[in-house]
Amino acid sequence: MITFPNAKINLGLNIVEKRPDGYHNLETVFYPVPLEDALEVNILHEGNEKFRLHQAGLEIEGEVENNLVVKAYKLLDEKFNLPPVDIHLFKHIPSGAGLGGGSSDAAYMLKLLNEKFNLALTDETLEEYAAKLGADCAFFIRNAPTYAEGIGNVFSPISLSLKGYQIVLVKPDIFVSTWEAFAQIKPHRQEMPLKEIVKRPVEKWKEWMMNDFEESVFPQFPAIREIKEDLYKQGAIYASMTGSGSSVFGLFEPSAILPSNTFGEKTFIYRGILK
Ligand SMILES: C[C@@](CO)(OP(=O)(O)O)[C@H](O)COP(=O)(O)OP(=O)(O)OC[C@H]1O[C@@H](n2ccc(N)nc2=O)[C@H](O)[C@@H]1O
Ligand SMILES: Nc1ncnc2c1ncn2[C@@H]1O[C@H](COP(=O)(O)OP(=O)(O)O)[C@@H](O)[C@H]1O
Repeated sequence: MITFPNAKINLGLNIVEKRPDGYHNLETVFYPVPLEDALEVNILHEGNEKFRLHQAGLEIEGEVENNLVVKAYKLLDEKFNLPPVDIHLFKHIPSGAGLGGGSSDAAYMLKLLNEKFNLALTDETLEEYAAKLGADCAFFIRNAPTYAEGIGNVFSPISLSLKGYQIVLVKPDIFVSTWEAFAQIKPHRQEMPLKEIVKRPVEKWKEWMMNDFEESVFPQFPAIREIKEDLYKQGAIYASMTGSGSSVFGLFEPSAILPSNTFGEKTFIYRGILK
C-alpha cells in the first residue's frame, strides 16, 4: 500500500501563552500544500524483525528508531500487535523546515496502517494517536484547512479556500531549531484575531497576518527576511515564514507569472498550485 504525505504552511502563527508543561498555546491556520513524500508499507515475510525502513530522497538526521514513521508503527503495534512491515520512505519535503514533513509522514503512517490492517480507528482516535507523535501531526489526519489552537491540535473549522492560488516555497540552507525558536518567543495576543483576518481578502493579509517567530528568527538569519522581501518584490500578494522556519512561502494570483530566480545555491524551491 502506498500513500503520499503532503506538507503544510501556517497562515498566521500567534504564540499566545506558555503552558505549565513547557509547551506553548498558539493560534494558527494550517493549510495543506501538495509537496509530497512517498510512503509504501508491505508485510515483511522474511527475517525476524518487526519492521525494516528503507529511506531515499532527502537526508534525515537521526536513528531509524527515531524516524516518525517508525514511531507511528510502534504506537499502533503496542496496542494491536501488527504484522511485521517493510517500509519504504521517499523524502521530498525538506526536514525541519516549518513544513511539517516529519509530522505528515507520521500521520499518514497511522492512516495507512489503520486501513491496511482494518483497525477501524476513527479520525478522532487517529488524531489522539497523532498528537502523541508531535504537536502538528494531528492536522494531517483530516488534512483540510483548519484553525488550530492549543499546542496545535485543537481544531475548529474555517471557511477558507485558496484553491487555484499559486505558491512558491523557498527553503534556504538554514536550520532553525523549533525548540530554540519557541524559547525566544515573548507570548502575546494579536490585536486582530486570526479568525477575523482570514475572512478578509488575501490582498489585505499583509498588514495583519503575522508569524510571531519572524521577530526572533529574522535578526538571527537575515537571509530568511530577504527571501520574504524578494517574494513581495516579485509580485506575491502575501508572503511569510512558515512554522518556526526556515521555509518562506509566497502566494501568487492564479494568473501570475511565477518568479524563476533560484534564491542562491543549496536553496530548495517548490512551485505549485493550492487545492
Ligand atoms: C512550530 C509549529 C507550528 O505549526 O510548526 P513547525 O515549525 O514544526 O512546522 C509546530 O507547532 C511545531 O510542531 P512540532 O514540529 O510537531 O513540534 P514538536 O516536535 O511537538 O515540539 C518540538 C519542540 O517545540 C516546542 N513546542 C512545540 C509546539 C508547541 N505548541 N509549543 C512548543 O513549545 C517544544 O519545546 C517542543 O519540545
Ligand atoms: N520521516 C521524517 N521526515 C522528516 N523528519 C523526520 C522524520 N522522522 C523524524 N524526523 C525528525 O523530525 C524533525 C523534523 O520534523 P518536520 O516535521 O519535518 O519539521 P518541521 O515541522 O519543522 O517541518 C527533525 O528533527 C527530523 O530529524
